[in-house]
Amino acid sequence: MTTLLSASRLTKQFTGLLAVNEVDVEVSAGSVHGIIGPNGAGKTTLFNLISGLLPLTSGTLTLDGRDVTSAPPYQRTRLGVARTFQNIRMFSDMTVVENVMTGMHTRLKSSGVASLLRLPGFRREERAARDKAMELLAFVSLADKARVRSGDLSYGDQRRLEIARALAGDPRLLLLDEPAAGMNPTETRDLGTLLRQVAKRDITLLLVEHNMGFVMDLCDRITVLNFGRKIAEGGPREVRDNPAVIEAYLGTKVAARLAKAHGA
Ligand SMILES: Nc1ncnc2c1ncn2[C@@H]1O[C@H](COP(=O)(O)OP(=O)(O)OP(=O)(O)O)[C@@H](O)[C@H]1O
Repeated sequence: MTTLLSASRLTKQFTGLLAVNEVDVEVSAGSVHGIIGPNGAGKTTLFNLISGLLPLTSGTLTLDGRDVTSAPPYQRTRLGVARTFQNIRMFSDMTVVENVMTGMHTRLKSSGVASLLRLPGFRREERAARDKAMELLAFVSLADKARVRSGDLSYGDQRRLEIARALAGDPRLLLLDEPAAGMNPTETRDLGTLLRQVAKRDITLLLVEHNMGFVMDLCDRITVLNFGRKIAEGGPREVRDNPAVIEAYLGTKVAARLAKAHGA
């Protein structure tokens, strides 16, 4: 398998705190890769380093062999990195379809003048963008809510909308920060089905998640952080049975429950 994202000795120091400490992560193209660990382990900080929201203290980051260590977020977006956030970020007063269209904004080619004057070229682009947004909404099962105000969607639907918007930029790598947080079991199961379909579109997924059943079902590979350091990595079973992971994060009861639910 080829490596899509390679993080080497990634480090982030906040005042008096090493939030991410020399972490190596290799994400294979086409895989679903999970990042787990206790609260404060550095998972979101790692995401922020990968998406470029935070500058690194040290380390290197390559995407498809290209050094993106110092690339600003918009360049990483152009190179195919998209993300969703732990706390949903969307334009609540816009309709669902408009929100998805904001995800492609950087790809519209017409000039500002063309858009102000609504020249034919701009109108064509806008129509194509709307068609693509509708296709994505159908993909995440929200087509019937395209004209609903986004803030009026249920929580689970807002999460699906976030994914559609992230997909609108045609990413190769999608970072999902706690996608199942706050979801009920049915919504969580549906989300798992949706993410498997996303993966089938040749989009590599990197996700942070606390719902261990969800992670174990979905991920090909899992990296475990504790106090900013990588303490384990491997397939779901390997990680679940790792004594260091059980001690730092899962606990014996959860590990046993997962073994029962997902095979010993
Ligand atoms: N901007 C910041 N400034 C200072 N400290 C920060 C900042 N962001 C995060 N931290 C600290 O860095 C550590 C790692 O936080 P981070 O949010 O990455 O953990 P996490 O593993 O995502 O936790 P959770 O599971 O609770 O979301 C924590 O101790 C946190 O308080």
